[in-house]
Amino acid sequence: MSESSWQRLVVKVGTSTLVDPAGHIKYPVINRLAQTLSSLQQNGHHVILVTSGAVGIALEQMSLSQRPSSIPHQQALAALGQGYLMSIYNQSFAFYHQLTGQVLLTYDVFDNPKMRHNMINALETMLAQHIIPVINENDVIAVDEMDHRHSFGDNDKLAAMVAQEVNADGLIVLSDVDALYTSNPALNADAKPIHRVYEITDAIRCSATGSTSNFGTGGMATKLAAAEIMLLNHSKMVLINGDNPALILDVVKGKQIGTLFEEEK
Ligand SMILES: Nc1ncnc2c1ncn2[C@@H]1O[C@H](COP(=O)(O)OP(=O)(O)O)[C@@H](O)[C@H]1O
Ligand SMILES: N[C@@H](CCC(=O)OP(=O)(O)O)C(=O)O
Repeated sequence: MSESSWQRLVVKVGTSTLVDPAGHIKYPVINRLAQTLSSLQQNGHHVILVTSGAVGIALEQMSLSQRPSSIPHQQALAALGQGYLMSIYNQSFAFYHQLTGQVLLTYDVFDNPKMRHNMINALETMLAQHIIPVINENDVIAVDEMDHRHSFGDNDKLAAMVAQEVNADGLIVLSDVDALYTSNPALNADAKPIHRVYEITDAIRCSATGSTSNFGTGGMATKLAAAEIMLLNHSKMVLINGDNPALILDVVKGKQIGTLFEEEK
């Protein structure tokens, strides 16, 4: 894999990378993420960040130890946390003289040709102007109804769909695990890392379960769904541990870390 094969990339960061198990915001990680993405952008790459964390961050602001079950309470937390999340990103990126712009999306945007076209125009214009789009689902209004789907439910799939729309060379997913394992490593000490996946088989699907981290939502199952979208588009996805965002630079250089999901050539 050569450096040019990551010319345009989408990076997805999960709540478990941004908030520690005790619920505290990991400011140094966010700072290193900003430094890494700024340096890529300033070296000619097109970079899009898809970030979770609005609800996770709001839990700390409100001194709550777990997500409330009521949807309106989750919407209110998303509204509170998204503003704070963006203020942390704005400050972190500003330190590296990097402009960012907030983009909040719902499932409808991908369903409606006009809205989809508008989204692509906005993203392309930001990239052309060296602005890093910082995308999250618009959780304040993306609530599924009986007869209409507004919500992605997880940002892994959203990130893969964005990557597809902008013809990205690949998606890098940052999480709290080093790789995809043969089973959930938090539950099975004998789980082994899988470094290369060519297709999402039933066996791979069976290895992945939901989240056992305190604040993540989708677990590995939604990351596999994202990888499947990337593979269907003859693109690639790499899953790495988000604790050291500088690893993104290694991935872009073609170093084999984490789990690479790519078709066999
Ligand atoms: N086969 C597997 N390999 C690695 N992690 C797994 C696997 N199955 C389930 N998981 C769980 O998925 C979690 C990561 O997903 P999640 O908590 O949603 O993180 P994020 O916030 O990064 O999206 C891991 O912490 C782990 O508990
Ligand atoms: N849009 C939500 C993200 C929820 C989500 O998918 O979280 P994660 O499993 O950590 O990627 C938020 O910002 O809280």
